Amino acid sequence: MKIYKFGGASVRSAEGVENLARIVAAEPARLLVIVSAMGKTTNALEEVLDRFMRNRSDEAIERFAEIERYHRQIVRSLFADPSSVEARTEKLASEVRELLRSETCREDYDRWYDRIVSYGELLSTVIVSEYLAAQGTPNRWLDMRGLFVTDSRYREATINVDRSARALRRAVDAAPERVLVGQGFIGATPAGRPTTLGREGSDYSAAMAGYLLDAGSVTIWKDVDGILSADPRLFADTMLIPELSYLDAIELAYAGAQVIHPKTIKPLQNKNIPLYVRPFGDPTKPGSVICASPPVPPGVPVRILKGRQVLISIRPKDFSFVLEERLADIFSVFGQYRQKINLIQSSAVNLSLCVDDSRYLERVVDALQTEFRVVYNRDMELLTIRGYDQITYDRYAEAEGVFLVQKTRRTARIVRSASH
Ligand SMILES: Nc1ncnc2c1ncn2[C@@H]1O[C@H](COP(=O)(O)OP(=O)(O)O)[C@@H](O)[C@H]1O
Ligand SMILES: N[C@@H](CC(=O)OP(=O)(O)O)C(=O)O
Repeated sequence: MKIYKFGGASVRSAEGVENLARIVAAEPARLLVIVSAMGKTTNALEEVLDRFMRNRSDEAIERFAEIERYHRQIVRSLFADPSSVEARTEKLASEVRELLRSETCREDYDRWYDRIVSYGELLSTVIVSEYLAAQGTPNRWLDMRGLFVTDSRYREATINVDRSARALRRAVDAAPERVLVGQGFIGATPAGRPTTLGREGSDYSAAMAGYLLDAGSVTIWKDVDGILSADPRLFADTMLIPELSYLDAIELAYAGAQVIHPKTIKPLQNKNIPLYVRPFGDPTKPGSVICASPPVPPGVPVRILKGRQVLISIRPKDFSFVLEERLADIFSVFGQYRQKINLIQSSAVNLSLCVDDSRYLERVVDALQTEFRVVYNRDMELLTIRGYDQITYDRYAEAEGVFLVQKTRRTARIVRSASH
């Protein structure tokens, strides 16, 4: 059994879905295909949700109609006779419209988020599954809301390994088809309430499916040649890294390399399952493999730039040295508001934290301000250089606009102004 994952960029157009179908048809092994929402549908659904939560149902429905049009246009280019697939997508769309019209309490943002935003993946997988069938690849559409059993931490749910393993194995064994198609990013609580696994969580879905099914490998198909030494959208001079250890991959992903979701690697490492990152546009190219074996680091410095950062500086109001005694309190405030911390640096009377700019930041600062003096700089970015050499280090650490530098033997991390 192999797992293939296709992200939003890979299925953003009819050509993308055709390409997916060719790749799937060329693979002889039993295959679970995990698919994300098409293109930027998740962002668009977040916009719908935003209107809905502000009691603007009509605007929410209008926005959703744009999402429907986008999918319809892909369907019409893919199918000579779209009646069967349109019946299924229309059923999903009418469920969303019904939710958007409902007069029930709109208070629990995270729960509503999961209810509504999960439809992006439901729509994409229905289209992919129907198209594969139309192209002569019989397949089974799986509703991952019944197969990834999660806790009820909406928007950031955790998969229950034992229950999901049983459910997924049963579904896979019951299906005679070689190919199965399921959604990335979504699951449900034991009571059947939809959950999502965190933005960009489809890579994680694929990894967990690989883990739960003891897959031979997991392949994520991307719009790049594989794992590169930096994001080609941000840096001009990038190189392919053909092999990477699990550890290096975790560090890269955690530092913010968008190419893999940080939660993806651990499950695969635990069962020694190789992860291939391959170019969707050219399946003849080998891409990169992440596995246990490569003992040597990539050989080139890998740069990861994480934008939308805030540098926070926290001091006790009474100027005592006892910050360390208060660390647990400080971090629990961040935990409470799900505020991710990307870098920590402390001195006698000061704690500096680099965190994602989020909608909860002001609340975190308010909560801390009763006991600490808190100052912060927005519009920062965090540059991580894994496997730095002196030239690369000097180029970035000695540049203008740098606020903080942190160095270990293999990794340099630089917090700098985004408008440096
Ligand atoms: N080190 C890196 N190597 C390759 N791509 C990277 C790297 N860092 C960031 N990226 C970016 O990740 C993108 C692919 O991830 P993403 O857009 O999330 O794909 P998908 O929607 O298929 O999951 C690439 O287009 C590239 O711009
Ligand atoms: N659709 C979800 C999940 C995901 O992983 O998408 P992608 O594979 O396109 O990054 C999101 O955009 O967050």
